[in-house]
Parts: sequence; structure tokens; C-alpha cells
Amino acid sequence: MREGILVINAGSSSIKFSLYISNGDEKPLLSCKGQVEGINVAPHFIAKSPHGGVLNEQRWPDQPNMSHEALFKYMIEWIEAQLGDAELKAAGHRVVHGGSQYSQPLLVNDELMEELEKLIPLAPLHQPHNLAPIRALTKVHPGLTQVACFDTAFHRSNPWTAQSFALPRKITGEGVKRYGFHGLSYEFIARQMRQLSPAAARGKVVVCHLGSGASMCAIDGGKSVASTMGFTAVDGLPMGTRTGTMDAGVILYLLQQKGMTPKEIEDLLYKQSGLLGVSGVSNDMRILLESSEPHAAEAVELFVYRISRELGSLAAAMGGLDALVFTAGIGERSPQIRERVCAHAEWLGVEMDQEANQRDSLLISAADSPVSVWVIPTDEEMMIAKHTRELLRSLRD
Ligand SMILES: Nc1ncnc2c1ncn2[C@@H]1O[C@H](COP(=O)(O)OP(=O)(O)O)[C@@H](O)[C@H]1O
Ligand SMILES: CC(=O)OP(=O)(O)O
Ligand SMILES: [Mg+2]
Repeated sequence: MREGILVINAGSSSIKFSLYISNGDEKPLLSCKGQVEGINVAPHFIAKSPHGGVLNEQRWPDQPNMSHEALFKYMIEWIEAQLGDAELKAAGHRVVHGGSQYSQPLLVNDELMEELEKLIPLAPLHQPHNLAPIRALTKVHPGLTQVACFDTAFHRSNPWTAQSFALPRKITGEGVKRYGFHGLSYEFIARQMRQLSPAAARGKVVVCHLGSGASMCAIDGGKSVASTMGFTAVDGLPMGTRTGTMDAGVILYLLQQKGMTPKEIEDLLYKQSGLLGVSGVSNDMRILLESSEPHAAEAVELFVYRISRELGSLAAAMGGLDALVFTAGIGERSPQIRERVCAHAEWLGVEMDQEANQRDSLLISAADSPVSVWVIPTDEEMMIAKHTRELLRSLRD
């Protein structure tokens, strides 16, 4: 009996999917993957075979504001048609915030959904979009096994110092602490490192996940010990449209002196800041790198500067650095950003091989660099599929 596992990774401006098919107990193989991107701007659906061949592409130029729901419906109907004689066995979802309660992949039920909805204010760009496809799939397939995999889970191994704000204990006890995100990506990279360089994987690694959301993680002996994101995914590095770390006093100033409402401040911090706010040009790193606008160059400079400072901080959290990894959209595809970050990191023992970097090679450090430097494409969907399969297996046993 052929069985399908569908993985959904829904974000603020994109919904990514992967479909895995297995024959009986065999390991599931990737059947196709794709995404709708440009939601709210210029929606574009593309689906590819495992080898990268385009299977389907669709744009809606006269409906730029097409809803997440309508786009998800188009996507799911296309995916269902790909199943052929395979039965859809389960769906695994990336859920950005698991709060203080959830640190393992979990079977979705009404009670869990209620709890996850309470976390929407802590991840306004992500959580509503993570939960909507779960609900939409429940409608189409009422009995389908659905699994929620949390972006916060991998960081639960952080020591209390890395998880705490210096707030009164009562507030910390209510769950106001640092959770960290992009955990599925970091978990995938940690596994890859074990295969690529077992010695480095046993040591001290900093991973830079630089996408439209960007964060960094210190992984010591395979376990997350610190990261740049905190209570929410607006903390840490400046991102496409998010501020990253900011003096909390600025928020008081905006509330008390500028009379801004909480919703206006939320929009400012999550949607109007970061690369977009500083450059006034775009949230897209590709556009900024090509732009001749001085403010575009400053936005890139600030991005690199903040990565460099956080690198020092994360190395300090581990007491050293053996390997540095770049991943996600910018990390995997921008030799210039990697070069500039590595130039700031010479003091830590980072020496880059310029040619290897230009080629986006897997290993981009010089042969005698004390710290090895890697470019590893992340695969959050693969990690979700793995967790979903393991949970299904535990239900069968
Ligand atoms: N060749 C490139 N050079 C620089 N940046 C790139 C390149 N390709 C993609 N990006 C950046 O990667 C970002 C998207 O990364 P991705 O990891 O897919 O993000 P997310 O999953 O958070 O939507 C885009 O904002 C874009 O600026
Ligand atoms: C947590 C987060 O920022 O996710 P993304 O990079 O998908 O926006
Ligand atoms: Mg992402």
C-alpha cells in the first residue's frame, strides 16, 4: 500500500510543501516539493520534482491580494492530484511557537489547537498561518493524522541563563522567557554536521540561519545552548522587515511619547523595520546588494555588523568556536554576505577560501583555517517528515 506524508511549512509570505511517498514500511521518498511565495504581493505557485524539474507553475497577476486560504486550496488540490493510488496517511506542520508547554512533536487535536491559538500574539507573522492549514486540512480530511512540529523545541536544551530575562521571577514563571526559533532548521543542520564533520559536530558550532527571518544558534556537542531569538521571533538579528534586538525603552517611548497604539507598534517592529526600514528600498537582500542607494548599502552593513557581534556573543556562550555554518536563503546564496561576515570573524580563527565561497561550495574555509566554515542548505520539511513518521510509528507500536 503506497502512503503519502504531506509536510506544510507556512510562513508570512510563503507556504512551502513537500510530499513524501512510501511503499509499505519502506523509507518514504520525496515525490515533489514546492511553494506559493509572494503572498499579498504577487502570488506565485511552483512545484518541482525531487531533481528540480518544474512540474507546475501558476501566477495570479490580476489577484495580488489572493488570500492564504484560497492559495492553500489551490495548492492542496494540486497535491491531492499527485497522490495517484497512494493514500494520504499524515500531514506534518511547522508550528513556530510551542510556548513553555510543548517541546516535542505532537498529534494535533482540538485541545492542542486551542492552546496554540493562545500563542498567536507571540508570533503574529507566523502562528496564524501555521494553524490555518491544519484547520483547512481537517475540513477536507476529518480523520487525518496531523502532527505539529515546533520551531522552539530544539532550544529547550539551553541552560536557564540563556533562557532567562532579568525579570522578576513571577513574570518569568508565567513563561516570559527566551524560547528561540528556527529549531527545525538547526536540528537538520546539526544532523548534517554529524555526517560531514563528526569532530566539529562534537565541538562548538555557530549556525547562521539567514532568510527573511534570520537568527543564529550556538550548538555545543549537537545541542542548542543559546540563540539570538527570544520570547518572539522579532528578537536578535535585523531581518527582512523585523527590527531584531532593540532597547525596550524605545517601545515605552513610542507608547508614551508618540502615542502609538500596540497594533501600530506591532506593525512597526514586525513589518516596517529591518532591511526594509533601514534601506527604504526593499526587504529583499538580492535587491539591496544590487542597489546603488546609500541607504541600501547601510542596511546591508548593519545586517553584517549585527551578525558579527552575535557571533562573538555565541562563541563566548560556548567558550570557543570550531565551525561556522551558513544556511537559508541569504546564507546559502550570497557569497558577499558570507565573505563580509567571515572578514569580521578573523579574530575568532575564521579564514575563508574565497574561490570556494564564490562557488557556494560546501566547505568554504581555507585548508589551514582553525575554524571550518560551511554552506549547508537547510531542509525544515525533511525534519518535519522525519518527526511525523516517528510519531506515526510510535502510534502503531
Ligand atoms: N542570491 C541571493 N542573494 C542574496 N539573498 C538572497 C538570494 N536568494 C535569496 N535571497 C534572500 O533569501 C530570503 C529568503 O530566504 P528563505 O530562507 O527562503 O526565507 P523564508 O523561509 O524565511 O521565507 C529573501 O529575502 C532573499 O532576500
Ligand atoms: C521563526 C521565523 O522567523 O521564521 P521565518 O524565517 O520562516 O520567517
Ligand atoms: Mg524560513
